[in-house]
Amino acid sequence: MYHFIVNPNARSGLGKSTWNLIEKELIRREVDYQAYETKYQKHATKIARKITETDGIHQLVVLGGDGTINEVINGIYDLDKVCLGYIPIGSSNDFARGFHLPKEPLEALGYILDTPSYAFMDVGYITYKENKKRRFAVSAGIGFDAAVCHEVVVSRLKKFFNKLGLGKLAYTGVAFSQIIKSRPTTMTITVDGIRHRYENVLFATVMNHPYEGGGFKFCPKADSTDGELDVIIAANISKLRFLTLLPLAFKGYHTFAKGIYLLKGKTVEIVSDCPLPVHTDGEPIFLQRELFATLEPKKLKVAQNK
Ligand SMILES: Nc1ncnc2c1ncn2[C@@H]1O[C@H](COP(=O)(O)OP(=O)(O)OP(=O)(O)O)[C@@H](O)[C@H]1O
Repeated sequence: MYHFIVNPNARSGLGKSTWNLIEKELIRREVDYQAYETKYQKHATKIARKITETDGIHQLVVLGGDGTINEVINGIYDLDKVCLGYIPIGSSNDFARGFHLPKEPLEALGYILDTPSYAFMDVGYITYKENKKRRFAVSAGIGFDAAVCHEVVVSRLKKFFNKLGLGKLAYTGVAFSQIIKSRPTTMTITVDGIRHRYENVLFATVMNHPYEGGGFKFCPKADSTDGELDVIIAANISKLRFLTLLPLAFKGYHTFAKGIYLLKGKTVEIVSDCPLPVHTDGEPIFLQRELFATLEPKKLKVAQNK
């Protein structure tokens, strides 16, 4: 049986209408399914936990954005007892990009029901303050990129742009204001025991997939099945220069620029001189000074387009 976890609110209500379309198709095809609509923040975590704490292998399908994916993977009880399908309808969709999943919902459903090719995905997690833990599928970052996520959540811009079908523009607009406000700081970043110190850091992000922030290919070589995390650090780079690099980052052409550093490893410890916003898959975790990122020992089976 397929368990569909649906965020009706994703992309300002598009979730609900997309689900109606999907459900008609499930009925037409006589698919055995059960649907659960999220009613509030973190509800998807509770739903996923309830389904997966029972015995057996569980087929979960998420209909929502990267935020809902993040909530669901945080609820999964035993990662290797789950097979995850995804119908992307969020505004950033970086998880879907990583697996080349189609945006068209019925086509995406086809990849789950008809042609199941699976990736065995690494699942990252960070620990921070007093051993709090949060998993991530796409990325976890500290500094500018997390500040953008925080601001997008609290401002009304995303709702407004989503209504126009231009959700990504909300991130672009907020990125401009946040870059002006951001205060670069010193960070010590230790990857697999090797210590690096960077001055004037705008942000440091640990990535499982190549894309974050709605299509920025920040770590072009990130491979969510290679058992390692990729790290991008933007340091000692003027704000203006960074802004000119952002369009190049859509194609991953920013990596040769001065001030962009890429690292790779199994464990990443980040210590910032001052507290900065943190995010996992675009979901804010308020101000932190230190975080530790690594991978879960078990992988997650994900339906992909290959
Ligand atoms: N019924 C609901 N009402 C309000 N918020 C909800 C509800 N269900 C889920 N949420 C919250 O919606 C947030 C965003 O969801 P989601 O990521 O699916 O869509 P999105 O923000 O449109 O897409 P993206 O993250 O790709 O930009 C999550 O933080 C989740 O907690």
